[in-house]
Amino acid sequence: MRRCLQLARKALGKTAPNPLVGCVITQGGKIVGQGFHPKAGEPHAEVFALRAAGEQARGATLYVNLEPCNHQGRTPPCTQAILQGGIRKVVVGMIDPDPRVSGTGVETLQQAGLEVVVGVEEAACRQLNEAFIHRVLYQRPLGILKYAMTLDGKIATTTGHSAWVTGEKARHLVHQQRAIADAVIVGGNTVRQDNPHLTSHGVSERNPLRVIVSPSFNLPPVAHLWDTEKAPTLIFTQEGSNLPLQAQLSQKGVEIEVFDQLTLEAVIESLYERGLSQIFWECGGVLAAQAIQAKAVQKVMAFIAPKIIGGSGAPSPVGDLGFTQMTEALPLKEVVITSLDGDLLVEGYLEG
Ligand SMILES: Nc1nc(O)c(N)c(N[C@@H]2O[C@H](COP(=O)(O)O)[C@@H](O)[C@H]2O)n1
Ligand SMILES: [Zn+2]
Repeated sequence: MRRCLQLARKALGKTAPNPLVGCVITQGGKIVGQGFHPKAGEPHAEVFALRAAGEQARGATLYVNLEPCNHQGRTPPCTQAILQGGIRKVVVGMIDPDPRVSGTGVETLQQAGLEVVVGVEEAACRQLNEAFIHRVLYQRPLGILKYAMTLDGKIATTTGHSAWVTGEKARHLVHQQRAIADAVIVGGNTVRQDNPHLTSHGVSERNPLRVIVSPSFNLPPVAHLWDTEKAPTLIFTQEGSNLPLQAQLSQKGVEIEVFDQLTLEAVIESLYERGLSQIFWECGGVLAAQAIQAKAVQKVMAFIAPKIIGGSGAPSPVGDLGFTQMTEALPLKEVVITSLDGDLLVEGYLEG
């Protein structure tokens, strides 16, 4: 199963809205076939492994980190391919939360007389596909809020200068996260202030969709994000805002989605409809607070640099949430703390 997860990870960032899946087939204690799901629309992991095993699949054991599908989607049901391949035993990491499958894959195989074992390395299987699971269960992409702050809780100086809060190792990790995220979101203020690239900076050939939320469309005419050759850019805005600049940026290949009334709920729904599973929020404090209030953030990645910048007007990572009592603070659960060449990474999940 751990080999399945290793195989599945080869497609990190490439499978949305589909899950990350790897499959291994063994015969007499030897691997005779393996494969992974490369992207939505392509065959599932089981099909690649069965193809590789060929006749050696007869009487073999198939391991897969997600229950084999049992429905006709973009591709035919894997349960049928498994039966046709002559597999005798199937070992499954976790039941598929997709209501089109959800237990029926296992049932079909059992009814056909195969031995089926479920729940091997289940926690690791769930962790790998946390974004897919969230998307399927809640019809929303999983939101990860990332910020980097000093020990005194500032994300920039009083002038807005922020390059750099953390060291290279922490920034490298952020570039890796961008490479596996389906989209990175910022607000107009971050574009005006930082002129970011929001790419994976060469750690991978893959870059996320770069999303800007800007009701006013008060954006600079020249910015790194308008170069759409490296990565696509999408701006969410409101009816009638800065039409000349909209026309100019459209010409450069920037996609613009206009709402009568721009809300984060509408943004999240649009990203879900576009098939995205994991959103990386790299915005400033105002948008971060709005995203938390809109329940668009499930996970937090806070990078903390052991340095003090001070400044009573210097910005902090999360703006006003309307809380007045410490008892109202939002606790994180399943907290993991990692040291990155002196910086700290505090990761955890918001409750609910
Ligand atoms: N077990 C399994 N292996 C894979 O490689 C998969 N991609 C899936 N995906 C499941 O099937 C749904 C997508 O079906 P289509 O790719 O549209 O045919 C997805 O929601 C999962 O439930 N499962
Ligand atoms: Zn399948």
